[in-house]
Amino acid sequence: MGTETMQAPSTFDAYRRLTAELPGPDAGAVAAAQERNAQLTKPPAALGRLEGLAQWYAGWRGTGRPVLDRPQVVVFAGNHGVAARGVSAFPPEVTVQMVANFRAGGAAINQLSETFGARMDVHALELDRPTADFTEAPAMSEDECLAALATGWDAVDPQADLLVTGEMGIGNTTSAAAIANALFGGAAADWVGRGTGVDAGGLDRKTAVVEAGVARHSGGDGLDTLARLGGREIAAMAGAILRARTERIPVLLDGFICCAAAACLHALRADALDHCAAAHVSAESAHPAMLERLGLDPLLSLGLRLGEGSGAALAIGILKGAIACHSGMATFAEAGVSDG
Ligand SMILES: Cc1cc2ncn([C@H]3O[C@H](COP(=O)(O)O)[C@@H](O)[C@H]3O)c2cc1C
Ligand SMILES: O=C(O)c1cccnc1
Repeated sequence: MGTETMQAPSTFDAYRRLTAELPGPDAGAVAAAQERNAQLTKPPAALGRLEGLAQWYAGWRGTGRPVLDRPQVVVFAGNHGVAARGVSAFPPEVTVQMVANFRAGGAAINQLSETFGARMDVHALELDRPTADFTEAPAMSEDECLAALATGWDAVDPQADLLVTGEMGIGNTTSAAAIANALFGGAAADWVGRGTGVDAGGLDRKTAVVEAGVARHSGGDGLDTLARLGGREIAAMAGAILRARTERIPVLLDGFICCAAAACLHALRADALDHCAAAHVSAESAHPAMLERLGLDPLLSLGLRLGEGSGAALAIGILKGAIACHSGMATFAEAGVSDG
């Protein structure tokens, strides 16, 4: 999209129109990357999934020999009305406390961003104004959801060459489960998990909250579901993921909550996440099912259940490795190696 900054859409319908006209990958760059890959000094397919990853990245960046040196991690924070229902093992004030921790450099995502050379930004979304309890009312009005989407949209650096969206919001695995249940069906119990580590009673309360929310807010498309059952940080992630697509910036998706945000876009258009790769499968019990519904095969399985963008930040290392091999290795001809 050049250097001009694209404004965030200002209505749900404008988002729907934008989603209908998303750019795709550059087929010529994919073909060039495939051709290059076939000449590199290794047995065919010996770099396994790294090869496809590099070609995917090449397609979105529009060059057969890409570099990855400006990754951006953005962490969005929001508070949830349903947190008052005893659905988390931690109190809601942890959200604002963790934002301070992010800003002071003390969280896991700070360490991982630094380790993998990513710029890290933090956006707190109206933490003193939690969303409405979605068992009683839509979590957000359309205008509130649009404001959160725009925060995400504007947070993306158009010069970045990779985006990771992370989140912090006590209660947000309940919101993510409700989104998944509304979009994918099944029973509430299929989509709830332990989050920060709730006990059996907490899990029962979570299930009941998701059941009530989904019963109240059935129908509608991905954007309606995002507003009614989501949270500000979840909407911001959706806005950022969509903006990245318009800028042809590839995205590494994090855990269950990040994927719930992505699922709202997927519901609008089945190929809306073609510029995204699933970084990992988290220990949240419904994350495997969510990934399957999104048609995504995670790169890592490390038992993480943190969020913040942590699993996706780790996968920056995998992607950097894939691209370094693809773009930096010698060809058989260059190295004078016999190509069998
Ligand atoms: C200290 C702390 C740091 C975190 N960083 C991410 N989360 C994660 O846990 C929360 C979701 O779990 P639930 O739905 O059970 O509240 C989110 O904030 C998520 O990012 C954290 C949670 C805590 C307690
Ligand atoms: O899957 C995740 O990202 C996750 C799981 C539990 C708690 N926070 C995040």
